[in-house]
Amino acid sequence: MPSLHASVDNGLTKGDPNFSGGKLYCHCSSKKVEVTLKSNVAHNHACGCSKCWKPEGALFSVVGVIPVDQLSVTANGDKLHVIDSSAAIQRNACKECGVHLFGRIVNDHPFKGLDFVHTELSDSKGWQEPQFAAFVSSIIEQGFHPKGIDEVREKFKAVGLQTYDVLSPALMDLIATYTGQKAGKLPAKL
Ligand SMILES: N[C@@H](CCC(=O)N[C@@H](CSCO)C(=O)NCC(=O)O)C(=O)O
Ligand SMILES: [Zn+2]
Ligand SMILES: [Zn+2]
Repeated sequence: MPSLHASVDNGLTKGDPNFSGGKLYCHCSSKKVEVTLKSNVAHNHACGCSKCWKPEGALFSVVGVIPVDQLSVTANGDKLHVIDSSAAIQRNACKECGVHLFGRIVNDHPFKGLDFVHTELSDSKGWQEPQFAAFVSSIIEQGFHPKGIDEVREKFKAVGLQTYDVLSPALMDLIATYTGQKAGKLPAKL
């Protein structure tokens, strides 16, 4: 079976609950874009969607979130560009190597205030391990043969990760709560 992601294939490495962040670097050999994170990430997950950055050879991205005020671009930010400004998550990628350094939500959205980041771009150890696998069926849209999808789901389960075809129930509930409140179907304060 092809690699799901290097941080999943051979089992998960548990994160350190006291870990307090580190630096992310793009893949350029010189003048690397550097992003500094001042805390650990949350809701780290494997994502099969077509928009999240995946390392070479991996079927899935691994992506987590961090509050915007915990993230800063600390070197070579001039190499960043937004790859799709119409997407909900504006992914800032290195123009040279293509790696996504952070994805920011600028429009009204339930996750506004959070940035999406890939902790594998860091040399530090202690980042939260993936918590679930999201958008699993989306890999089929990108050319993965549907007959192999059961094996993919089994592999995730074998390392202890639940699989979903959207986000996890907890995150979908957050999105639904936000939508219900916006529509006036739920009180603003719950
Ligand atoms: N089947 C589509 C799904 C794309 C999608 O909706 N992705 C989610 C998850 S990204 C990280 O968890 C999303 O919220 N996207 C918003 C955005 O990317 O701006 C596909 O595969 O493309
Ligand atoms: Zn680069
Ligand atoms: Zn995604």
